Amino acid sequence: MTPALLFDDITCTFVSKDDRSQRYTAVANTTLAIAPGEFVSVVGPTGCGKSTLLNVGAGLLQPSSGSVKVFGEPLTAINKRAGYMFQAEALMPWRSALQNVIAGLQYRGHSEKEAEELGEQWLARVGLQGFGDRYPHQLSGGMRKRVALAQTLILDPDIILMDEPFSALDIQTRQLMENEVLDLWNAKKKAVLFITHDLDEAIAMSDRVIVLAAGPGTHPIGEFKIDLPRPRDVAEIRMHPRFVELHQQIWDVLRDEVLKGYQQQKRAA
Ligand SMILES: Nc1ncnc2c1ncn2[C@@H]1O[C@H](COP(=O)(O)OP(=O)(O)OP(=O)(O)O)[C@@H](O)[C@H]1O
Repeated sequence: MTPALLFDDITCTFVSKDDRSQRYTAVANTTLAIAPGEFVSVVGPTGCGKSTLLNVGAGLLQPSSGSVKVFGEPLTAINKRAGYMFQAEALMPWRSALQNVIAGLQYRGHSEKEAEELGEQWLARVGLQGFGDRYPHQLSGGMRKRVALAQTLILDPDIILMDEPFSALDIQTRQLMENEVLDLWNAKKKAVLFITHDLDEAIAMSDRVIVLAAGPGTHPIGEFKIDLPRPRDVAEIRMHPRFVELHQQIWDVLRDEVLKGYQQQKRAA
């Protein structure tokens, strides 16, 4: 089957802003394929290159070598078949929740009426019925994430790229959001590339977990199929004996890399 998203032998080298002779290879020779409808998480130590890889998949960053294919087509500009959700708040503070949700539709030229109808449906789907006229500062952190989720999914992307979208939330809100994402994903089965620091989150959500090495030159060093039953509740699935087993296996690979990453950060500080 043609992958929804294929990273083919990707290397990303950055030139230092301060000293043009200094180079840093963040990602080296990484190949990774995500099938249509597959939920793949990438875990790795802090600063190893997870966001770099995601930015390459989004078409926001051109790799130094290697190529990206989207449903078999080479990616040469912004990935129009992908929707993104990043860690940072991406809502426009001057727009209401509804106007934020429909921004992409307006940009694509949908009529105002059609966009607003669909926007209301999406607000209801993420549990925000009746909150359409609130502005971002009038919403809680979890609600703002729901608006951002609706804003991404309303465009019906075939690929969803998520970079630690819930890391700023408290644990209860985070688990609610994770379950909501799983429900929405279950209904429409899009390809998801999910970046996280949190191994529990990665296992609870995914079909497959990829472990990246500490940088420089990060690349996959482990790949684990998550054969846990679905539908899942992210809080309950953590008690499943197979979850505990998978956690142990993956942590065995991840632990040394996390320690290396931590040492590097200490040296850099
Ligand atoms: N535009 C850039 N110019 C120079 N170096 C960069 C650039 N973007 C990223 N880097 C470096 O590449 C490495 C990987 O960064 P990246 O943000 O991809 O890591 P990450 O795994 O997502 O980090 P975190 O887990 O902390 O979010 C880091 O050392 C970072 O400093």
